[in-house]
Order: sequence, then C-alpha cells, then structure tokens
Amino acid sequence: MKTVKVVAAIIKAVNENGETIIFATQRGYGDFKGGWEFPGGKIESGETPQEALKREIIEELDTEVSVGELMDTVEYNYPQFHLSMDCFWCQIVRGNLVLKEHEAARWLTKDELNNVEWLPADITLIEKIRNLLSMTR
Ligand SMILES: Nc1nc2c([nH]c(=O)n2[C@H]2C[C@H](O)[C@@H](COP(=O)(O)OP(=O)(O)OP(=O)(O)O)O2)c(=O)[nH]1
Repeated sequence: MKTVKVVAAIIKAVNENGETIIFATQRGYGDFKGGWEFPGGKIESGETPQEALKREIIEELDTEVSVGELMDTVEYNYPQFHLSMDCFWCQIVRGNLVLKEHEAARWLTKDELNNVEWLPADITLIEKIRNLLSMTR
C-alpha cells in the first residue's frame, strides 16, 4: 500500500476562562468532505515537516504559525493508502485564521473535543490530546 506523508497543526490558544483551546477545521472538499481534522497537508519533496506545515497553514488559513514540539505521529490504514501524519503543537504568530479551503472551523476545549466528527485517523490522537490537557488543566 502506498504511504502518504502528512503534517498537521494542533493550534493551541487560551480562552477567556484560562482554558486551553484547540483549533479544528472541517473539510470542504474531497473524499472526506464534512469530516473534522487538524489543518495541514502533504509534505512536498525537499521540505522538512516543519516547513511543509508552515506553508500549508499559510495556504489554508492565511496565517503564520510557529511550529513547536512533535505531539504524535499517527499511523493509520485507510482502504486506499497508509497515512503517516506528524502532528505538531503550533501557535499563531500573525493572521486571523481565514478559511480559504475549509467549510467551517471551531475552537474546542478538552471537554468539547468529542463534539465534532473527526476523521477516522484522528480518533486516537484526540484521546491523547484530551489526556494531556486534563493533566495540565
Ligand atoms: N490535514 C489533515 N489531513 C488528515 C487528517 N486526518 C486524516 O486522516 N487526514 C488525511 C486526509 C487526506 O487524505 C490527507 C491530507 O492530505 P491533504 O490535506 O493534502 O489532502 P487532499 O487529498 O485534500 O490533498 P490534495 O491532494 O487535494 O492537495 O490526510 C488531519 O487531521 N489533518
């Protein structure tokens, strides 16, 4: 099976109650249309994962992010391909998260993470994020 290398941004911020919130986007097109995901996309040849992620976030959201620690690498078998997805913690440097390709977006607290229909590959990742956020606050 072919492997598709993807990078995704777990963009983190803090809301007015001091809770950590995470930015989720809904796919606007393609096979997974309507599913929720972390913004990002395929790594192009010659790019580091971090470079690919910065490029994708500018393309998709017109926003510059700083790419922090690798949170997890998701390995998931879809019927048509194997997904290998590096997920990095990110913070906004400048920009207003303009939805250029996505249908919708939401900021979610840890208790709201289950309120959207995540893509199949993201389910275990969401559990890990919830656990991490529960330990901090
Ligand atoms: N960005 C992103 N992609 C995800 C997530 N979960 C998940 O299964 N994917 C899958 C969906 C796609 O098959 C692939 C992402 O590649 P992409 O965003 O370039 O997808 P695409 O097929 O729309 O790209 P394109 O060829 O049209 O440019 O990874 C996620 O959380 N974020």
